[in-house]
Amino acid sequence: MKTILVTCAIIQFEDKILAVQRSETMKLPLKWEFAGGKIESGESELDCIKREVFEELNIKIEVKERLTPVTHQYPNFKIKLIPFIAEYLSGELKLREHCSFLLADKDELITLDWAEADLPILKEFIEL
Ligand SMILES: Nc1nc2c([nH]c(=O)n2[C@H]2C[C@H](O)[C@@H](COP(=O)(O)OP(=O)(O)OP(=O)(O)O)O2)c(=O)[nH]1
Repeated sequence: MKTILVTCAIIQFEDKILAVQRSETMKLPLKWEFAGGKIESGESELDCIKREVFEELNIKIEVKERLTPVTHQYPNFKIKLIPFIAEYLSGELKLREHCSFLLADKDELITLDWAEADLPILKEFIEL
């Protein structure tokens, strides 16, 4: 089966981290994730994450660091999820696809019901 390449961003707003919840009509309904999405043909990872965050949340970010990619097999598809740490730069946050968001600290982040592919990413981030 084809592996879908997806970027995601752990976006820091001062001392809080942005988590977003997938809406009921998306795949993996109501799971929490980091904003991001599929890499388009010919697009760089960095262009992808900046584009997806702007499309989904209406904000600009500055990407700081790339963490370790995670390959995960869901029942019906397989993804390679490429995580970045980023900082909020500008814009008013608007949810264009997700049903809710949370600005949380690390302790609160781990209590959410995450998309499974995000769990190793969360662990790496929390241990930084
Ligand atoms: N954006 C994002 N996607 C994630 C994360 N973790 C995770 O398993 N995914 C999955 C959910 C989706 O199946 C895929 C990302 O695709 P997407 O957000 O562009 O699109 P989608 O599946 O909602 O859209 P579509 O296939 O219905 O067009 O990766 C994450 O932290 N962020």
